[in-house]
Amino acid sequence: MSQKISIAVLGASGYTGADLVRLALTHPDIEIAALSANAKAGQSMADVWPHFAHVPLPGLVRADEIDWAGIDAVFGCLPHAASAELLSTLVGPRIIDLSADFRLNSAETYADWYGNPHPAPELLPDAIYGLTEYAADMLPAARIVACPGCYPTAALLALLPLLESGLIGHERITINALSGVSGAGRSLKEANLFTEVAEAVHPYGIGRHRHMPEIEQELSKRANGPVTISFTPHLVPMNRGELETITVELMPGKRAADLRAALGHRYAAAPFVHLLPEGKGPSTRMVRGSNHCVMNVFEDRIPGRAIVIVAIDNLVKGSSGQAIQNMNLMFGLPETAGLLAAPLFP
Ligand SMILES: NC(=O)C1=CN([C@@H]2O[C@H](COP(=O)(O)OP(=O)(O)OC[C@H]3O[C@@H](n4cnc5c(N)ncnc54)[C@H](OP(=O)(O)O)[C@@H]3O)[C@@H](O)[C@H]2O)C=CC1
Ligand SMILES: CC(=O)N[C@@H](CCC(=O)OP(=O)(O)O)C(=O)O
Repeated sequence: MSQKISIAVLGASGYTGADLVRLALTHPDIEIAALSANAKAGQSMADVWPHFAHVPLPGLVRADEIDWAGIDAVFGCLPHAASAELLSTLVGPRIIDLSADFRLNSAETYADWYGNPHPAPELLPDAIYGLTEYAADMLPAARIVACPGCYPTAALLALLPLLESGLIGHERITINALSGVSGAGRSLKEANLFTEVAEAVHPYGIGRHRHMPEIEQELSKRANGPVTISFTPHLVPMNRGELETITVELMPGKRAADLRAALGHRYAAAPFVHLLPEGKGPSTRMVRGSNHCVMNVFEDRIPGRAIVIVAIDNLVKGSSGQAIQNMNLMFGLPETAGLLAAPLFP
């Protein structure tokens, strides 16, 4: 590329916005033109983020103060509803939204699960669902890309190949999910205080979490019929990372080894999705700070069932990394540009 892609990051004072900036700083084809905040507008990134204290970056402004001329892509790292309200007013930049606003195909389903009317239902038909490994063909022409939620990213990467190849049943799929606290965003909430979160694991959204309709929508599209899931998220005392343990029912005559073979085949050429060697359990420490996803399949001791385990970093493959992976394909760049940093350990 001769000219860099000029980007704006809306919500750069939040966790996904900051990780997007972190990744953009080492991307060879990105130039950061503008950064926005809401209450923190007027401050510098160094004021808001100690880890950027020595990094030259544009200051935080309100989104309506941004001069959009010459900006090629905007990353929306805003709360749902605020995101679609703001992005729907923009003409010009291609939109990569990390919020939930453009993920569900139906405005009615959105209103039911998010508790507010959809701010821009007329744009829903223009949005593509940006699970990159399944959206590559559609990204080059897309104007609006809805990046999947963090839990759906992990669940869909693990389950889609198994449903597409008819290896598992459409029902009795049980997803037990664990997330680091950054998944809840940077805003102050009593439930996210150190004293509340440390030394404990907290289930939440039990029986009803807004990622259920998203996961079912995308599984059902590709599984040739409706798929239902049971999904229970848990907050665990770590900063970032997400792990899902999924139990599935095998179709008659199928074994865990068939599931492993299907995943290995589907992701053989995928740069960020990895099937681990047989018997090796995925862990969040294998992906921390990186755009990688690791998974594996195990026999359950109950006949006819198998256990699939998948891990990602919620702030990278689960949000900002996948958003850049989508941008790369939208703009004709290599899928991996700026994203090949190895995970951070210890
Ligand atoms: N955290 C995660 O792991 C993931 C998050 N997401 C989604 O990404 C989006 C951002 O999440 P996250 O970074 O965690 O959130 P944060 O709460 O950390 O950050 C929110 C950002 O939005 C700004 N903001 C808040 N309200 C408004 C408003 N009314 N108008 C304009 N700007 C506003 C905030 O500015 P200020 O600081 O000035 O208030 C801040 O910059 C959300 O939709 C979230 O659901 C998706 C996948 C994973
Ligand atoms: C730990 C935690 O609270 N996680 C968030 C999910 C983060 C995410 O992906 O949210 P969006 O769908 O809103 O983008 C939650 O359960 O609401």
